[in-house]
Amino acid sequence: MSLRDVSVAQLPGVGPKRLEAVKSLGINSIYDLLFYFPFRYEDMEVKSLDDAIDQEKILLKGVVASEPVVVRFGYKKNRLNVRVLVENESIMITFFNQPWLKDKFETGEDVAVYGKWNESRRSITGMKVIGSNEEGSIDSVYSVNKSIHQKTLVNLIKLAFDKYHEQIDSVIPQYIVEKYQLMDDESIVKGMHFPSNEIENESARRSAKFREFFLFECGIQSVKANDEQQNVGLVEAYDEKYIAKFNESLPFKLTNSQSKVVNEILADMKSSHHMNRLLQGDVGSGKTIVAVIAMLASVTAGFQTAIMAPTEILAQQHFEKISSLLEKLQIRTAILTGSQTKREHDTIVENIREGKTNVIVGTHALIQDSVDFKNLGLIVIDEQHRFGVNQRKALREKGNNPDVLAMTATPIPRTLAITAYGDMEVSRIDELPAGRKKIETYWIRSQKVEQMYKFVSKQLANKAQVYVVTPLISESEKIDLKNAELIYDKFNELYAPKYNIGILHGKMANDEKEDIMNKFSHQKIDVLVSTTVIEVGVDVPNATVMVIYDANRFGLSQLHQLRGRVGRGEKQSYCILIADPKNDVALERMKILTSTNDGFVLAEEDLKMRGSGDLLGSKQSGLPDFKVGNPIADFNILQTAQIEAEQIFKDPQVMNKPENKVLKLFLNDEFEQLNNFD
Ligand SMILES: Nc1ncnc2c1ncn2[C@@H]1O[C@H](COP(=O)(O)OP(=O)(O)OP(=O)(O)O)[C@@H](O)[C@H]1O
Repeated sequence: MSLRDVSVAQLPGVGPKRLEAVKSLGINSIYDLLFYFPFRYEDMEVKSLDDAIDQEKILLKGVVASEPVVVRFGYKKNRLNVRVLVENESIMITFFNQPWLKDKFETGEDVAVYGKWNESRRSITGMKVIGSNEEGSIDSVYSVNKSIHQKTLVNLIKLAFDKYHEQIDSVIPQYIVEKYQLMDDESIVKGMHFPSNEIENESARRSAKFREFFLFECGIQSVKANDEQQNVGLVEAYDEKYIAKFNESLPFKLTNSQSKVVNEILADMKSSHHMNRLLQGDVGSGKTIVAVIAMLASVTAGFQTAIMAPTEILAQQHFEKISSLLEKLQIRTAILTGSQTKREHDTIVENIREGKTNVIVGTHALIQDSVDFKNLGLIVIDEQHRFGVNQRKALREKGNNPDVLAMTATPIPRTLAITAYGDMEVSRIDELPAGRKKIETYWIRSQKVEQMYKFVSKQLANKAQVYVVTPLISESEKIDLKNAELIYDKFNELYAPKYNIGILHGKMANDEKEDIMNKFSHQKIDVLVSTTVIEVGVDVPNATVMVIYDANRFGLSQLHQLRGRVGRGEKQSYCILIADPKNDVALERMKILTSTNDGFVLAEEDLKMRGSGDLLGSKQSGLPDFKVGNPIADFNILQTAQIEAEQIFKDPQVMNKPENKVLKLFLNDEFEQLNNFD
């Protein structure tokens, strides 16, 4: 029996309550528990006193120089004091409320103490003590929540490991394990949770990363193989002349780059090859019109087409653009979102089902069960990384294997995109429309904010429209809102009633938000103060000034996205970053932003600066989430894993070889479609 089928309830001491607690961490089986790895390790390497930093944790080693003394104070409180000679200096160690640790300090014996260093007192508030006969260890730190403690979780993992370690089968085929000198799964689990030393942990981490990437790549390859096997891609025989005429009727000429990707997309749609394409293009590079052309082509081929956007504001904006372009061609468009009345919803859904509507714009509402298409030919997914694989899959299942065009403005280096989205082909728009001017970006410290007010006054007098963005400062929406409101009041005080000031934030009802956005795009609002709801995709070409408060709180790619809301027309645009960077990295970021407008250059700079970069860890990453591996920092491992997975899937017979048996079983469990390989 696979450990994935063994419940955590099989462990001693696990009743319904504890079971619920581990489930809240997403742990359902013994397998999940064993592979629930620490998210970091405490550095338990012994340091010298010279390296001690005030208020930071450190592990020091020395000789016990005094009898430990326990002093009681207050109600039930006590303090254990002991002196330890470290590098010839007598250091005071204090532990609070752990009197039993007394036994670990024998005068004259070696001891190591982990704790917080106090520089002025030359003392340590102890957190952990390692006696002379014990080995130093690396401490694992797990991500837990209110319902379960670190210690409880560690104990459960220990219990599970002791009881089941012999049943941990290695999923990575042996020849791959040998080729890359990886650990088997049992050793990975041991080395990730309870490493005896740094070397063991390093090796386990490297193997765990490979394992994670390899299984991910197997998933991608299996979807790809499935697609190829079925090969039931739609042939969308679109009307070429009609499309050419439409392109000529546009108020602008497509850039060479746009024409190139349009051709790639249309060629895919026309062939029986199933299209699964990622369209990348920097902010403002004109992805929307490319999507509209593809959608129109699908309609001329007799199909319905849908575009799914991550927010209502974006869906609304797409709808306005698309319907204004297509309705004059007698193409019926509709928008479907979660905030419509039941009556509206029902009518729209019925029209979609009966094929009366050709082009549907929507949010997640499109994937509800109630929505059925008559003949869906092409799906466009905007800001695709904001949707999970399942949501994308659900939309795809609304048709008979429709073509898929996913769009993203996230600058992911090409090699990385191909590896992380191995099942997709990548098209890239790599130039901006002609006539665009470089957005002039300035950085000021908050004490110089008056300069910004003056600048904004001048710009307003020149009929410019201005965005003012305030970040999410805290977890509490209330405080963030207050922050935005304070700034809104300030702008009113300075510029109203001569100019109209508006405010936009996440707490507002959708129709209120829409109303404000409409007013802004029709120039009835001059200054729009907003929290980051404005972030992606909003397109108001007349807005030419972007002011970003507390800019150091945003990541580079997010700042780039925000800045991309201006500079969308031919007028000179400006971005003013207000920030008081507290360290070199933050300072460097401001400098980079003021020096370049190119998203890909920014992404690369970011990588150089941070190793893994801002691209990761934030919702902006545009990359799948991994638990152990980091697709940027560990790119080599990712690439190797991809090559090996590809080899296995090249020929269906390979999967049936005995060396791949465990892997096959594992994947069959994970991806049902793999049953095709039986
Ligand atoms: N070839 C072109 N020449 C001139 N203007 C263009 C061209 N293509 C698109 N535009 C205009 O440029 C603006 C930006 O285009 P669009 O909204 O499609 O950008 P995007 O790539 O979706 O950017 P973002 O990722 O920021 O949403 C729009 O106002 C659009 O009408």
